[in-house]
Amino acid sequence: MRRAKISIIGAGNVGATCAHWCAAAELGDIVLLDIPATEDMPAGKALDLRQASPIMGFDSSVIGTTSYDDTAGSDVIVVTAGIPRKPGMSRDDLLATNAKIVTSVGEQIKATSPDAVVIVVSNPLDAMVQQMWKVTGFDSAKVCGQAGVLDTARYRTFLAMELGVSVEDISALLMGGHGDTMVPIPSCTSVGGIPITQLIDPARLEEIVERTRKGGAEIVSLLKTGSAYYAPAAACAQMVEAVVKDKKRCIPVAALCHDEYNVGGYYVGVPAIMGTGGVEKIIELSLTESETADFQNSVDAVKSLVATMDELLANG
Ligand SMILES: NC(=O)c1ccc[n+]([C@@H]2O[C@H](COP(=O)([O-])OP(=O)(O)OC[C@H]3O[C@@H](n4cnc5c(N)ncnc54)[C@H](O)[C@@H]3O)[C@@H](O)[C@H]2O)c1
Ligand SMILES: O=C(O)C[C@H](O)C(=O)O
Repeated sequence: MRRAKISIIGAGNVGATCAHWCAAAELGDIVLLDIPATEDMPAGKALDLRQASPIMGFDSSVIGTTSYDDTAGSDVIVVTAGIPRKPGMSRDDLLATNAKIVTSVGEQIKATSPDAVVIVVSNPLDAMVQQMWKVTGFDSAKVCGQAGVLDTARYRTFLAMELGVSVEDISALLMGGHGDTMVPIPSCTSVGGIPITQLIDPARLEEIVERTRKGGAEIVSLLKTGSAYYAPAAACAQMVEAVVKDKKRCIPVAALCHDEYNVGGYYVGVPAIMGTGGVEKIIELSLTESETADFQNSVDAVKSLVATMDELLANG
């Protein structure tokens, strides 16, 4: 049986770090691709990573390239191509540049890896994954976005820091778009099975949620030259693992929702089962009145961004 073929488009901070996590976990053979203008950079990073294999004990092959021919027939593709934000910018400020990049990447993926599960990471996430789905024309189950695993990991980290407990004992769910409007679901957040509302008072919980919502900006303001990559890349690797090992992970994913939650044909963060087929099932929870209103608000923000993107792309 052959190993899974995992291609990562964009060999920058998130892409190269994702290659690192995937190789170390021996999830498959990895192809790291960047634009020709970066010359031999992807080959250099790939060779460097491969030379870590005798020390770390993995047999995954890692190659770097600027040609989509090397990615042909991929089982999973992680798309990290695009510019990151800098202090003072919002993710939405990346829309015009990254929509064009994601469009060109999608065209290449469609031509070379028609059966791949595509995990989009480029920002603004929900609009970029919508565009990837439109350009590839793939079954929507095969095109999804990474944001919720990262946002939930941040939330779990902050809750563990607050309570002085293991992160492993915290289970949590955030829904909606990857942005300031993300929606916490307290009824799905617990510590060792104990509802979070019994451990933290509502005002303090709201402060932790607010820090989570602004989690990306907090890292940007510390790094100053770009945005987070260790945790985002680990989140992508978890989704890759779900596909290549058919794990049936129940995780928050940016998935195309039609009737689900009355979204009406947009990508937005929802709990889903992820396996070899990609997003195999979207889970519909019954939300409270205020959660429904907050989720709708988040969906409206995504819809308006997609409309702006479509207008920008139509006008060249
Ligand atoms: N969804 C999330 O949770 C999440 C988390 C972190 C970062 N991001 C986003 O991921 C993207 C990448 O972030 P980063 O920190 O790795 O940036 P980076 O600048 O380090 O790397 C981006 C890479 O993409 C490459 N690239 C540009 N155009 C390309 C194209 N057409 N084809 C192939 N490669 C191309 C660049 O040359 C660069 O090497 C950004 O848009 C960022 O906002 C999203
Ligand atoms: O904040 C960013 O711009 C990158 C990413 O979306 C994140 O949440 O870290």
